[in-house]
Amino acid sequence: MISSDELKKQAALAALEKVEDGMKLGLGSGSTANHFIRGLGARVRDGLSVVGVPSSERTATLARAEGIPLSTLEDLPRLDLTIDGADELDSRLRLIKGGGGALLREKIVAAASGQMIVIADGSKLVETLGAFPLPVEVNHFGIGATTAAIADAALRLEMPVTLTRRLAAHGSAFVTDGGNAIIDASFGRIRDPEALSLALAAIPGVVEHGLFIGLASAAVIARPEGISWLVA
Ligand SMILES: O=C[C@H](O)[C@H](O)[C@H](O)COP(=O)(O)O
Repeated sequence: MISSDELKKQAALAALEKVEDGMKLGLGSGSTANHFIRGLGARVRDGLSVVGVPSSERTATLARAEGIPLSTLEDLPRLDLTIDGADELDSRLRLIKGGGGALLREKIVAAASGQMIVIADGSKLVETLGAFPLPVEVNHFGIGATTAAIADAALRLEMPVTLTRRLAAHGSAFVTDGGNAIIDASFGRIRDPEALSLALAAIPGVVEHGLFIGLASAAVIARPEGISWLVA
């Protein structure tokens, strides 16, 4: 029996083969992206020349420990390729991300990249997005009003919704790298991710949400039977 962590590693290593010398890379966040970063570190130590822009403080720490040269979007506003995990993806390469709270920087990094490859074990590929609650990053100011506005948007879209403010492991409010809060929004099956994306983005107080639409160019999915690629 292959563990889901082993499958994540297989997906990460398959994507690593797409990395070429000289590339400017966006480095994703999460356990699957960590496998990629460790694999990339090994290749850098073997002489590969790349520079990475990390999408979270945790990723930056791991990438530094792996000896991967790092930069920022201020110095490198255009990247060649981002490799990142996802909490869910569908066959049209629409994603839910942000389970680890890194969605804002991940989306900025992905949008600055010519290509984004999603790496995932087979359990992440779903027919309809929404079993995984959608992370919505919100400013602390007016969080009650912002939460009510998210509920109103769901009502207008005729979607049920349960909103939960994310807590950190020790019970205090979760705070993102950008200093914001996360509201996890369970909408049930998201039949129209584009409409939901637009509705959430229009709410003052919503800094970003975890629907990534039109950003991924390919996904590598690892299942016990083998690796498969989805291409946009
Ligand atoms: O904020 C976290 C990121 O969006 C992750 O890429 C996502 O949660 C997937 O994480 P994992 O690879 O650990 O399943």
